[in-house]
Amino acid sequence: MNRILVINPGSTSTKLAIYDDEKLVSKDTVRHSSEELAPFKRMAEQYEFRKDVIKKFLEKSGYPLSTFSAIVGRGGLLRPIPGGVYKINELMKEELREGKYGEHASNLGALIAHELASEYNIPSFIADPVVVDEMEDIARFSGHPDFERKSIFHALNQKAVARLIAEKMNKKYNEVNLIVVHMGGGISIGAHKKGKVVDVNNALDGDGPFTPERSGTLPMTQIIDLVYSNKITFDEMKKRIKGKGGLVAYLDTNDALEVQKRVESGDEYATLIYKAMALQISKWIGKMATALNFEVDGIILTGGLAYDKNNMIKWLTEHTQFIAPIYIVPGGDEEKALAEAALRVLRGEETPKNYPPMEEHYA
Ligand SMILES: Nc1ncnc2c1ncn2[C@@H]1O[C@H](COP(=O)(O)OP(=O)(O)OP(=O)(O)O)[C@@H](O)[C@H]1O
Ligand SMILES: CCCC(=O)O
Repeated sequence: MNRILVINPGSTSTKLAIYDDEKLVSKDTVRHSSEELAPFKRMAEQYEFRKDVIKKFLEKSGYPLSTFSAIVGRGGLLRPIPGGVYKINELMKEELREGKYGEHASNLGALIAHELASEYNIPSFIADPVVVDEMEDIARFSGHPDFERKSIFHALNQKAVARLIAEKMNKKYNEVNLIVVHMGGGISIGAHKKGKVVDVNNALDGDGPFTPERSGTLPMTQIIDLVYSNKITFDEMKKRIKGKGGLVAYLDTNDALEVQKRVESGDEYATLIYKAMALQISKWIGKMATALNFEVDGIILTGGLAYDKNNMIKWLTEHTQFIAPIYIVPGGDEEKALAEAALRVLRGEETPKNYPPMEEHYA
């Protein structure tokens, strides 16, 4: 029997799971409010805070670390790489610790997984990190040669739910065209064309709809004017895009459950904002339908916000149901996908890749 610890740090939560082979034996989602995360200026500063959350989970679940066969963490911001399972190595850790390719909670997944695994000399991996890059070249153009569009998205969950729904359609993932909409603290909308994510918004860096804690795409000239006015520091501006944008900026909370309560209590402003978010997400679904020439077999709504049937799902359905059938996978399946990835390696069914992979395109 292989026992796997899964560590999935998200922007507003830490999700943890223990699997004995395919069997889920323990899981928890610890939510982190914007106030709780506010004191941390850099992601690396959250290391001890998130590690404590994991240690408490292990204590509560009663499985000593010495009984695990492997630890798998959600992979963070690395260089653009193909999908798959990667061994955690020193270079990867260094880049994640420094935030060389950017700051995101998932940077901590590999770092913590490796530290805990080293104590007991067990292997540690990441799988399908947020930098999986399968974009078609035509989708990389931004509008100016100095700026390139980047593929940074919820690759792990997008691919896991896309495979799940393809299976439900009795098809293989590489036989269908799907639009996957992951709605968490960040929101990514990917065009999956026959098994490859050929276009997607950069969910981290001010590209896409606004989200519980991010601004998404903002009016460019207004940003330039603000930045050159000297009324805002570099860090404040970055925070407006990620951390203090979206619902946090408009409604002072990153918690969509709280927003739902306000909507249901008749708060008109909260309703308008939440509906505006649904409209922006829908417009991105339309964009990705265009990237797929409107040959779309299904639209998959997933992530925490996909639990909200009465509002978010209803509004997204109203805007986009004419494009393709809609499938809902609330929350998603990231922990299962990570555990399965580690199991494939432990069973010798997949060879973990070294980081960085050798392919010239990704070096
Ligand atoms: N049952 C629910 N109904 C409505 N909204 C929910 C529900 N559960 C969680 N959410 C909301 O979903 C959002 C978080 O989603 P999720 O847990 O997928 O994000 P995350 O893992 O923290 O971040 P990310 O997915 O961007 O890495 C929060 O705004 C949360 O309030
Ligand atoms: C970039 C994918 C992860 C996130 O948006 O939080």
